[in-house]
Amino acid sequence: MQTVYILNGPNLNLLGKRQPEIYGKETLQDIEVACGQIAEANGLKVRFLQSNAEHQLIDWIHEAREDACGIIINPAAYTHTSVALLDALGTFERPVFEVHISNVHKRESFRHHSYVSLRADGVIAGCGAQGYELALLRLIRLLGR
Ligand SMILES: O=C(O)[C@]1(O)C[C@H](CCCOc2ccccc2)[C@@H](O)[C@H](O)C1
Repeated sequence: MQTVYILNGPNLNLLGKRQPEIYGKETLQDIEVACGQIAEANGLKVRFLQSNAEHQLIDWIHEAREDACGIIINPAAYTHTSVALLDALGTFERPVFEVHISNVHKRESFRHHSYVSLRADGVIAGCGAQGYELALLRLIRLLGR
């Protein structure tokens, strides 16, 4: 069964616990459950991961090269800083979707630039936690399922 990697960057482990006015009340576990249901209904598995460490996210992208049909990533703050993450995603040849819970383009100017967007096949921002589900549905469409 094909696997979708859903990767989450720094501080997203606090999702639902802090700043609900920006990031909503859903937790990463809520998002994992919702995405898992969609994936299962379409014959896919989800590997849902979060790390505050850049190197761990990079290692998971390298792991995804072996067995993932696509990557959905919320790089969090590394979005705006990490060439290393962009380079790692550049080694992954199947679809990549970048997700942001908030509309980064309505926030501080430093959030308006994304290194990851240079690789992403699609970018979803400002749709809350549902952005992950929307990215997954787009990936499923691209897989012809
Ligand atoms: O809107 C998004 O999903 C972001 O990727 C979230 C990042 C922040 C992730 C931290 O999430 C928290 C959630 C709850 C409480 C504190 C941080 C931020 O640095 C990006 O510019 C946009």
